[in-house]
Amino acid sequence: MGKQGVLLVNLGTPDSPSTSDVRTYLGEFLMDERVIDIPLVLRALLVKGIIVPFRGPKSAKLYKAIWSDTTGSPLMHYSIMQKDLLQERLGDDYQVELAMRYQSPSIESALNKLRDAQVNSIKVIPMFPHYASASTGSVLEKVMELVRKWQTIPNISFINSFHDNELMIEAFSDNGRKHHPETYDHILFSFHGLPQRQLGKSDHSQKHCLKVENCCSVLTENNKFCYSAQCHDTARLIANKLGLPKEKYSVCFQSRLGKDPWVQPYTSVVIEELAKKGVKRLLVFCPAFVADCLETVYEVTVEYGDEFKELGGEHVQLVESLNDHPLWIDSLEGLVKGQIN
Ligand SMILES: C=CC1=C(C)c2cc3[nH]c(cc4nc(cc5[nH]c(cc1n2)c(C)c5CCC(=O)O)C(CCC(=O)O)=C4C)c(C)c3C=C
Ligand SMILES: [Fe+2]
Ligand SMILES: [Fe+2]
Repeated sequence: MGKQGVLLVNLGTPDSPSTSDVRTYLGEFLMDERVIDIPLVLRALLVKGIIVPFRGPKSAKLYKAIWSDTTGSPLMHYSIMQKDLLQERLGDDYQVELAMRYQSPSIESALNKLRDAQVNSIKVIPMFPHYASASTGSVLEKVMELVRKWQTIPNISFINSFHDNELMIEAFSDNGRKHHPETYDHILFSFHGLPQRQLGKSDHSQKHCLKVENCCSVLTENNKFCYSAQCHDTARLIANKLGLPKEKYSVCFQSRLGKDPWVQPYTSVVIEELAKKGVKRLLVFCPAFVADCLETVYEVTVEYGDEFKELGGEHVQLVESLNDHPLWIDSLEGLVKGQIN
């Protein structure tokens, strides 16, 4: 009797690639205090006075380059596909809704659909394998902020991270195998970056992240929620599946914004070093993203691809994201049913 509710939440994307919609999106996204974690007045000056006016038109050009006339933003397109495939897989005992942390469909509208359907429980899955306050933390805070006002608060549970989920690792590895990694000189695992300050803040002991040498490149009991440590662990697991020796792959972090130091090494620096060493063919995994988006389709394929060629490299090949891979849908089904690993 009654259905189980499932809420999938990804980051969000502009409603259209117009400068005005991109500005609205960037404004909402970057005014989130978990994303730009500085005092409100400074954040408003930086975001509304500098980033939105100046970055807006530049980002709009990038979005125009990846936007499809028929399916729109890749992130939205694949997210809808994932929601539909998961619903089909789970059947009538479940109701799956999709929301975006920023812009639409809003978390509020998706939660209201689940409330109207009188689901017995809600499982919230932020679509980020690695925990970061700026992504997962923000989604979970928003859900709690909304649900706390309901008259009847249902059974609700949250996925905090799933960086080592066996089926997800196998899905990424399977996508990688299709490109024959042995035919590449080097393999990169390029994760979305994060300001270093945010790594430090999320270490409650204040004894590990960025304090102990190599702390954030090895996952231990002490740093199990560290974004960087979880990313390194995902890369290690995919590399093991593919039988890659340590010297054949590197972990790096892309998409830095602003002048503050972000988690290192930066992807652009690693690409430069590899090109100088004579590496010609690079295969790039982006396992922070479960769906292809601006950061994979444009930043890796076009921007890093061009940079690498200018430095003497020949080819950068992106491994497609999980998108509609059947093993990824298996993985989501497992997460809904309590199989985190
Ligand atoms: C994988 C999880 C993500 C984390 C962690 C994250 C942190 C983070 N991002 C920015 C700034 C930007 N990110 C942008 C795009 C973007 N970011 C993620 C995911 C994470 N971000 C995704 C999936 C996307 C793509 C969205 C799409 O529509 O395809 C952008 C916008 C694009 C651009 O203008 O370059 C910005 C800006 C910060 C500051 C941050 C942590 C503090
Ligand atoms: Fe981002
Ligand atoms: Fe750390």
